[in-house]
Amino acid sequence: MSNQEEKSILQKEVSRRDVLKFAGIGGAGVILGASGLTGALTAFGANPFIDDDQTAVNKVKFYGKHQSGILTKNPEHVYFVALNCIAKSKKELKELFQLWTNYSAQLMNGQLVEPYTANKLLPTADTGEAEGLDASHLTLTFGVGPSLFEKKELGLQHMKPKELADLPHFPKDQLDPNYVGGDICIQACADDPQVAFHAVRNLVRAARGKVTMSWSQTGFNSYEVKNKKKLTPRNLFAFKDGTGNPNVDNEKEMNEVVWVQPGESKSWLTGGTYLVARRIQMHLETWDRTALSAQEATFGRHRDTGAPLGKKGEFDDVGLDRKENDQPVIPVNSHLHLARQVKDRILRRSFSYSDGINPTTGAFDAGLLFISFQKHPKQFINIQNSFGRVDKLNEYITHRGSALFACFPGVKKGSYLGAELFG
Ligand SMILES: C=CC1=C(C)c2cc3[nH]c(cc4nc(cc5[nH]c(cc1n2)c(C)c5CCC(=O)O)C(CCC(=O)O)=C4C)c(C)c3C=C
Ligand SMILES: [Fe+2]
Repeated sequence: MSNQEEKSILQKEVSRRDVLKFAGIGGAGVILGASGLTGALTAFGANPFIDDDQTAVNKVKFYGKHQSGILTKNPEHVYFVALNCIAKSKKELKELFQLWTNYSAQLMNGQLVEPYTANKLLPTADTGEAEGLDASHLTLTFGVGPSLFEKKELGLQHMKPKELADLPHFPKDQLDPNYVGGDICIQACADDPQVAFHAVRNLVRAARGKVTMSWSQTGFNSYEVKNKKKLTPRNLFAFKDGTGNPNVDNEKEMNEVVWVQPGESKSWLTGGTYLVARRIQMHLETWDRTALSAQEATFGRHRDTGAPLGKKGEFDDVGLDRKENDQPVIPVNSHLHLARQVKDRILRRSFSYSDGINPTTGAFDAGLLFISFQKHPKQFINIQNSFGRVDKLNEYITHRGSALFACFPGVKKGSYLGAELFG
């Protein structure tokens, strides 16, 4: 088989439903098995361009000005992973992101990362557990942490934006080192948890020898549907979470809050954003012993409707300075008041998690994988500092994990993830 023929077979899209098992590329398979890192795509010495398949079922576009999974609405499941980079050079890392670009395009089309071969003596190129499932609105978001730029062998020190630094210690932090930092992150969101996991598993598998896994966290959101529209999801304290978010359909607002604009940071980050991840344990047992009125005073909103205290509708104007009997209607130590008293805004895209029982306390290890996107980390830092020791919510939560990542801009067709940084 000629190189051209081999390439054309690889470019054919192979749906998970109708898996094409073709013979005759045993040679490439041997290379795959031997190298671990590179699949047939790179074994053929090329990264063939894989386009968005607009006909794929439940598909989110991979290519565009910005990465997916940031403004994409209503995420149901997340598999978030932080990785350590053990690549020895910038070239190696660049090749990894080129491979991840092709794999991501394939995965978001609902395809195998690579077609199977007929050779049963080798492990299959794709691990296979998403076979028969559609794209499930899979989104993949990649970011790099401050520690990546400290690795001298990568020669990226001069590319580090000054604001890309570990988040400061906040008064109520009780961080577990097992959930802190990371050189690279991948956020995989999908309607199906197995599709999200399959994506991360195959991306990490393809990166053997270049990355190791540091920490991961799964999460979920459930939506009440009214008139075919998904409503704001409730967190594990049963409050609607996300009401006060900026409008993702408003481009001007997103440029102000989320997307790094030209000249605002290092040029490779233009069109990108900062991702803050916090693993926040929520003390459900304490919360469940708290009167409803005290719960509502904690957030400054009604539990049933999500409306600001004293109002009827979820999206009614908050009216922070309203008073009744000379007392503020929204308590000054409420989460809502403290979040609103700073001018900074962020886009929150959080998930609930439930990870069994804490063996020491016998309590649920459950809470929020808080994820926010902002064009500068100070937006998150200023809001978190406003909560400080004052937030009434502090009595019910403990911050256990923390990480900051700079997320690349979107990928242009024919280019690759992080091209502006590694190119
Ligand atoms: C520093 C940023 C924030 C952290 C950390 C955080 C943790 C956290 N929040 C909730 C639940 C709710 N938060 C709500 C509003 C809200 N929270 C933040 C920021 C952080 N929250 C902001 C900026 C806002 C918006 C305020 C506004 O302008 O209206 C709400 C109310 C509904 C909503 O707007 O989403 C809830 C409920 C939990 C449980 C939590 C940690 C576990
Ligand atoms: Fe909040």
